[in-house]
Amino acid sequence: MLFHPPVFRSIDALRALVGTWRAAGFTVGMVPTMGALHAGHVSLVRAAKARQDRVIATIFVNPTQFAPNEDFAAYPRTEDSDLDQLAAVGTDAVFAPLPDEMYPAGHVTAVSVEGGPALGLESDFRPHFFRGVATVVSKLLLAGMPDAAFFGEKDYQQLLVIRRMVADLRLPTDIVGLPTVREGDGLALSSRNAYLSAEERAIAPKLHAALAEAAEEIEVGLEVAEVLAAARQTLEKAGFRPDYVALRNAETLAEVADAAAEPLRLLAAAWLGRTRLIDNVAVPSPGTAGAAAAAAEPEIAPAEAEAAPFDTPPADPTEPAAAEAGGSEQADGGELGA
Ligand SMILES: Nc1ncnc2c1ncn2[C@@H]1O[C@H](COP(=O)(O)OP(=O)(O)OP(=O)(O)O)[C@@H](O)[C@H]1O
Ligand SMILES: CC(C)(CO)[C@@H](O)C(=O)[O-]
Ligand code: BAL
Repeated sequence: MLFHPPVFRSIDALRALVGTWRAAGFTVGMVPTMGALHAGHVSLVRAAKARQDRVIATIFVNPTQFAPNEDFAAYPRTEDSDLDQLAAVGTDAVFAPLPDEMYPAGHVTAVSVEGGPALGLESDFRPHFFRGVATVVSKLLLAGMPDAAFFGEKDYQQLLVIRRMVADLRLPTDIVGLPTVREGDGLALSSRNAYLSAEERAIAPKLHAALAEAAEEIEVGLEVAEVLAAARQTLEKAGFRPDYVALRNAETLAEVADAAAEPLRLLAAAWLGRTRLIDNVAVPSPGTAGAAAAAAEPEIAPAEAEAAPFDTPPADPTEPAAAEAGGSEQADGGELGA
């Protein structure tokens, strides 16, 4: 059994530790999480370890990003297994505060990202969400003052909101986005997958499949509104209740004015029973080389089409996300740079 990394419950103790690292000249990375860790989280820690001398993982189920009707109480809390997984990838320290440490009695301060990437999508369905995320992430970054913090593209809008917040507050931390790690059948790893029944788990990969299919259709130039409507219908037929299926500018998350001229991201959130799943994929712009090749070869046999990979894997198998995604898991290609 591996020794667990030291667990810090107070900001003062964490700051003292980081102070000793700074005095020794080490760079510091941070991986914020809500625990219930899986290979997606572990891929972030690996990436952080590859880039920084010392890495702090944080575990905190942040009450302010849950609405009263959401799953704060039910959210899985698995600290022992989390520490095992963090030990296995050489995490140097864990910050796992109690709520009072992050939200002292009488607290009245919050960080709110009012527009830009926070507009629409998740905000339409979880209006409280980004205020809670921005508040807790700014507190975590101020507690650890890392050189870089690592987030998953699975929560794509969250990643862009955090990047905007860090730029606006001029916090001295690079925000690094890393590819989504998926099960072999395409389902994005998520702590909330634990809520799925066996029947729902069998349906769940259809969210990614619908997005991947819609992305291909947009890439070859089909009408975007029709593609999105068809994707929504496919999801409903499979048993989902979609909150949204939307094409957005991949850098700003603004509505797309000209699909051929903008970087594109396709994002969706959908309920399966009592579980809300989110996912997203990159969409190569219509008219790119890939689109032209696909258009020139319309008669791909269905079996081949079905056997196609979910997304291009990272070219370099030694890339941390790809290495972590060994076994039946795989990571989407591409890193959203710092
Ligand atoms: N499949 C994944 N691949 C890569 N990163 C991921 C994956 N799932 C979560 N992350 C990232 O891990 C960090 C912590 O996320 P969090 O603890 O909320 O896990 P989660 O699995 O997304 O949980 P939830 O089910 O609540 O959405 C975030 O930056 C998130 O984007
Ligand atoms: C970024 C985060 C740790 C803030 O609580 C959370 O939203 C998450 O786990 O994605
Ligand atoms: N992974 C995002 C955290 C949340 O949904 O609350």
